[in-house]
Amino acid sequence: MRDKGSPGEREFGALEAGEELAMLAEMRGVVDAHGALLSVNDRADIALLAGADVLHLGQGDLRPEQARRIVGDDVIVGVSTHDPDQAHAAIADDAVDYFCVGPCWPTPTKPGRAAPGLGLVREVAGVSKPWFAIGGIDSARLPEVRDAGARRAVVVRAITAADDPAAAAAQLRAGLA
Ligand SMILES: Cc1ncc(COP(=O)(O)OP(=O)(O)O)c(N)n1
Ligand SMILES: Cc1nc(C(=O)O)sc1CCOP(=O)(O)O
Repeated sequence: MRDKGSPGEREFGALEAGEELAMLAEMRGVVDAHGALLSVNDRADIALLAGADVLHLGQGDLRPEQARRIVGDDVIVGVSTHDPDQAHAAIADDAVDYFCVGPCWPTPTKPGRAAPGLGLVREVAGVSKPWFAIGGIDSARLPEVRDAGARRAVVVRAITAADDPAAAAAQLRAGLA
């Protein structure tokens, strides 16, 4: 769950911790019904209390080893990276289970974030720790992302802004298969 910059956040302000926990409790039921994973953004304390499967950390959040002290060993911990040094630090860090590289293209979902582009995807292509390309990706761009070496991708608008989100997700999945 990630509320940053959402229409709800713009209208009502950032979620308080208690509100976030209440929403995560509802989402737990939904993800379980679909055999999916519940992922919490940024906050190790909330991930622990929500019984999340995944905690995703940015470069300005708790460091992975600090977050591990809160969530323990069973939660999957991922990290956003935006340059080669950050990516190689995530690869070498035993507290990190997966990492993301991006933005592949500048994206309004992350305003102001400089895009390292597909060069960073090529930098980590072939690394065995699981990793995802992120930022500005849609079905049309997926072949380029794959050609650069990615086999997994994270998208926001390509699904949330699609007329038919389920069809968009299916098309993206097919493009990564
Ligand atoms: C898989 C995945 N990637 C990125 C995010 C996080 O988004 P955000 O918190 O806006 O960005 P960073 O601070 O991590 O760069 C996520 N939740 N999941
Ligand atoms: C949440 C996020 N993190 C990024 C990073 O580079 O770490 S890019 C990004 C936004 C991705 O949204 P869209 O698919 O709409 O471009």
